[in-house]
Amino acid sequence: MAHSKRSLIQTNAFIDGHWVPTDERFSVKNPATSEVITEVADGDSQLAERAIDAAYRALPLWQQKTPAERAAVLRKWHQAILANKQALGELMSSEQGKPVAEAVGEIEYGASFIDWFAGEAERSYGDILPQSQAEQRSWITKQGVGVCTAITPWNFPNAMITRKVAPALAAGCTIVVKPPQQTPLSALALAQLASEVGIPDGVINIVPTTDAKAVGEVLTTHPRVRKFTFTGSTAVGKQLMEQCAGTMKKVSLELGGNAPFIVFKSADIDHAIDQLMIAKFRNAGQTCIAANRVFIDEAIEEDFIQRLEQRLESLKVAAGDVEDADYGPLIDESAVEKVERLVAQAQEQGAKLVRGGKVLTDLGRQFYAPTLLNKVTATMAIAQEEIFGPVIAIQTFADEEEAITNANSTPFGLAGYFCSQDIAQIYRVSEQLDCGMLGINAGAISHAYNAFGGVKESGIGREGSRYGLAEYQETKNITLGGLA
Ligand SMILES: NC(=O)c1ccc[n+]([C@@H]2O[C@H](COP(=O)([O-])OP(=O)(O)OC[C@H]3O[C@@H](n4cnc5c(N)ncnc54)[C@H](O)[C@@H]3O)[C@@H](O)[C@H]2O)c1
Ligand SMILES: O=C[C@H](O)CS(=O)(=O)O
Repeated sequence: MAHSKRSLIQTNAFIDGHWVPTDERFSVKNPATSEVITEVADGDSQLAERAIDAAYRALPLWQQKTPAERAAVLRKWHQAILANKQALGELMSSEQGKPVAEAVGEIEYGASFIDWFAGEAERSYGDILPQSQAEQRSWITKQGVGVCTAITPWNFPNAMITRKVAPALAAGCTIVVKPPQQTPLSALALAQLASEVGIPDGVINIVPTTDAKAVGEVLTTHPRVRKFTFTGSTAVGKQLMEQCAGTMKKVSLELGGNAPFIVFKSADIDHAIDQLMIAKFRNAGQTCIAANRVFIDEAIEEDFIQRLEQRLESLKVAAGDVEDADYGPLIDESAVEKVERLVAQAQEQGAKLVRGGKVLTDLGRQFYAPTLLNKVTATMAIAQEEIFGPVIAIQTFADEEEAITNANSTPFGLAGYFCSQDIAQIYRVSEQLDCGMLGINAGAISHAYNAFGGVKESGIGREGSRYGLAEYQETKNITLGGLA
C-alpha cells in the first residue's frame, strides 16, 4: 500500500489558533494492535472555558466577513483536505481501525460537506414579507446564531466534525469541538489544515479530553454558547439536551438508530444482497444507519439466506493497513463484548447461527467474524439494541403490513431500507415507515446533498443538504415604520 509522505499528527488542544499543551495527557491506541500511537493533551473544564472565550472573541470579525469571503476560505480548507486525504486516511485508520481505503473515502465524504456549505453560504437568502401596514415594510434576515459547541463520536472521526463545523462557519458562527477520546487525531489534523489555509484564530477550537462529562457540562451550559450540536448515542444525547435547557441553547442531535432492512418478495434478490452488504458491513457495522434488523419475506427466506451466506464467505477481515480489507477491528474491548453478548443471548433464545458468531482470534481480540443469525425475534436484545458490529440478524414476515408494523416497533427512527420492484409497494411502504431517511433499493444513502437526521429518539434537526445551514442560523423579522 502506498504511504503518504506527510504526517498531520497534532497532540495538543487547538485554541485561538495555538497548540495548547496540558500537564495531563492520554493515550490514543490503534484498535487493531492496541499499540499506543501517541499521547494527547487531556483538556478539562477550564480549557473548555478558554476555548469558548476564544470563539467569542473571534465571532465579530468572522460574522462581518461576507458570505463570499467565508466561502472562499472554506473552499481552500476543502482543497487542503483533499490534497492530504491519504495522510488523513492513514491517520484515521490507525486510530479508528477502518480500512485505509474506506478512511480515505470518509475524508472525501467529510470534505464534501465543506464544499457543499461553502456554496450554501453564498445561497443563504432572507425574505421580503407581504406588506401588512401602509406605513410599514417588513423583511427577514438570516444571521449566524453565534458561538457553537459540538461533541462528536468515534465511528466517523472526520465527517462527523466537518458535518457540523462546515455549516457553522458558513453561517458566520465560531465553534468549539470536543472530539471522542478514542479518535482525537483526525479532529486535530482538520484544525491544522484549517489554520494553514487562513481560517482565523478562534474560529475553530478543539478540546480533546478523557473527562467528557466535565467538558460537556461547560459546552452545554456556558452563557456565551448559543448553539449545541451532538452526534452520539441516544442516552447521552438526552442528558446533554437536558443540560442545554438552562440556557435555552439551539440544539441539534444526531443519535442512535435501529434501522430495518426489509426485502420483499418483489425484490431483485442479488441487488438486495448487494445493498445489504453495504448497509451492514461499512465500518464493521459500527454505523448509526447500519441495517440492524433484517426482515425477509418468508416466501424467499431459504433462497435469500443461501445466497447471502455465500456472499459472507468472500469478506476479507483484516487490519486497516492491509490491502483489500473489507472491514477491520471493532473500536475497543467493550464493543466486542457487546456483540458477543447479543449473539449469545439470541442463540440462547432460539436464533440459529448460520455463520460466524466468534472473534477471529488469529487476527486478534478486536476482530469479529462476519456473522449471520436466522430465526431472530423482536423480543431479543439483538433486535432492540444497536448491534454496532458485523452481524446480520434476520427476522421473517408473512405480508407487507407485518413488515411495516415490525419495522416501526422501536423508539428509534433514523434510517430504514427496503427492496422492492413493485412501484405501488414502494410508494405505500415509503409513506408508512417511521424514520428520517429511507434507502429504497439503496444501501448507501449518506451524501452531503442529502438531509441526514432522524425522528423519534434518533434525534432533532438535519445535517447536510439545503436544510443543514438553518441549524446554525436565527431568523430575524425586521419591520421599518413611518413610511406613510
Ligand atoms: N445519528 C448520527 O448521525 C450518528 C452518527 C454516528 C454515531 N451515532 C451514534 O453514536 C453512538 C456511537 O458513538 P459513541 O459510542 O461515541 O457514542 P457516545 O454517546 O458514547 O459518545 C459520543 C460522544 O459523546 C461524548 N460523551 C459521552 N458521555 C458524555 C457525557 N456524559 N457528557 C458529555 N459528552 C459525553 C463522548 O466522549 C463522545 O465524544 C451510536 O449510538 C451511534 O448510533 C449517531
Ligand atoms: O454513523 C453514522 C454516520 O452518520 C456515518 S454516515 O453519515 O452514514 O456515513
